[in-house]
Amino acid sequence: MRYVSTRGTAPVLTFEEAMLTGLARDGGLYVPESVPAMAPAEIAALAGLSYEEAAFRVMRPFIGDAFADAEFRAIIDRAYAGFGHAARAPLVQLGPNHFLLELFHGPTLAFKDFAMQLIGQLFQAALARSGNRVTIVGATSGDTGSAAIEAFRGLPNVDVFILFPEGRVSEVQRRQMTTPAEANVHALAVRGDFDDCQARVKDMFNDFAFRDRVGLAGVNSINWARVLAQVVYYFTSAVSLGAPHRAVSFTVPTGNFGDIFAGHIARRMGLPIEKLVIATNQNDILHRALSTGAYETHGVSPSISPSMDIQVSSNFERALFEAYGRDGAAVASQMDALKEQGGFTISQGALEALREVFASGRASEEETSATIRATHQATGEILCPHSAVGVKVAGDQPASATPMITLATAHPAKFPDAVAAATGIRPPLPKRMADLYERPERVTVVDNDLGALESLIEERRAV
Ligand SMILES: Cc1ncc(COP(=O)(O)O)c(C=O)c1O
Ligand SMILES: N[C@@H](CCOP(=O)(O)O)C(=O)O
Repeated sequence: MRYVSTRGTAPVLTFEEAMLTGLARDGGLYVPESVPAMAPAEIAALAGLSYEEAAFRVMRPFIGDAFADAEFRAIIDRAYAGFGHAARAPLVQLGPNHFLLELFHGPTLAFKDFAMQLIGQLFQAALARSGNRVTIVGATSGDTGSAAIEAFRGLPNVDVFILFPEGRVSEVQRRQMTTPAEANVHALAVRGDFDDCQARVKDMFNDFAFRDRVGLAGVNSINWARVLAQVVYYFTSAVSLGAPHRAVSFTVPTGNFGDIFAGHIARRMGLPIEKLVIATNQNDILHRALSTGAYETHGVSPSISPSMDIQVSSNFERALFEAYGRDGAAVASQMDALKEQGGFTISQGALEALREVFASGRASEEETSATIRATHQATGEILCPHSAVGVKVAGDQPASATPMITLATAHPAKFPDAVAAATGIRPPLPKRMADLYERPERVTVVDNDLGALESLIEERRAV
């Protein structure tokens, strides 16, 4: 299995190389050269398997010879051992034909743990083999950062620097990043928004001298392995509702487009997905882009679903690459326009291709809050605001006999203020992190400045 860049000019890599490389050297994102198919019988055979065994079967074709089967199985087992639910990704019923896929039973209470726990193990195995040391730099709107710090804290051969927008993550998210005491993890509060943080991370990857000096690696969904790990729960949930004999639809709370792109890959592998619905909050660039063809950044506006406060949606580039018939030059020119003019117009052909595979909708702040309240009243389920955006948009879709699965991407206790405002209930943190509010914090506030960030990282990383 080989991986190519969405901008067409970076070296073609193996799975392990793509995982350790992060951003391609032409500024693009790595995608598989071709997507392996799973036959209907292979999909049907996933029924009744453990999450771990299903994960092995779904991901195995993508990793080539990077890991032997026994090693890969052991890695997967270790990755999910710390989850607080035996099913790992349980499905609960919200209505006659509407299901919620709870993805928040991992160590940091968000869907990011599914990929990050796995990547932590994969990096550890690969670095132990090579003896190399890497510096991981990641951008977060709250959940990627805490999941990455949890997965990599204390690991040998890795320093981790997480950039988060100062004052724009929830208190639980911030504390999950600032309270781990391990010397190899560093939480950096950037004076800016998430788009600034993500842009500086990409700038660091494009500064080849810095990149090579520190051995830069990425754990954002820049990293293909992140997307791959997220493909698995589309299969397990769809199969539990009757796939491949019955099609299902998914609604996905979306920001950086990694999670829904994983759903798209599941469909390309053969999973019968009828609709894949992008659900955005008021930062609705993706919904606007699909509706009008104009991908235009309007600046991030803070919301009660802060992890989705994103305008420059990194993985949309992967979808564009496909929509433009894998024309790297076309993607590169659109990405240049985004950087220089803050937007671009999607060609009519590419727009039609995107509309064939994705639907979209948005939820306002009031609609999000009302959905948390109404869902709680009707079902007893307490949604986090991101999941509520999904449930609202799923409810806006035309009636269909196909079951709809909405992804519940975070635990409500990560966003207690928004939940309490909607329901009057302050969801408690699970017992294992009940003292989070008492633990001492360690954070460095930094300007949104590439030079300042690079100097700080060079100074702090262990050599
Ligand atoms: C809780 C939560 N929901 C939804 C999203 C959006 O996911 P994606 O960025 O993969 O579109 C994020 C951030 O990524 C998140 O943290
Ligand atoms: N919502 C994310 C934003 C980063 O997304 P990623 O999937 O590219 O890591 C977060 O919680 O940080």
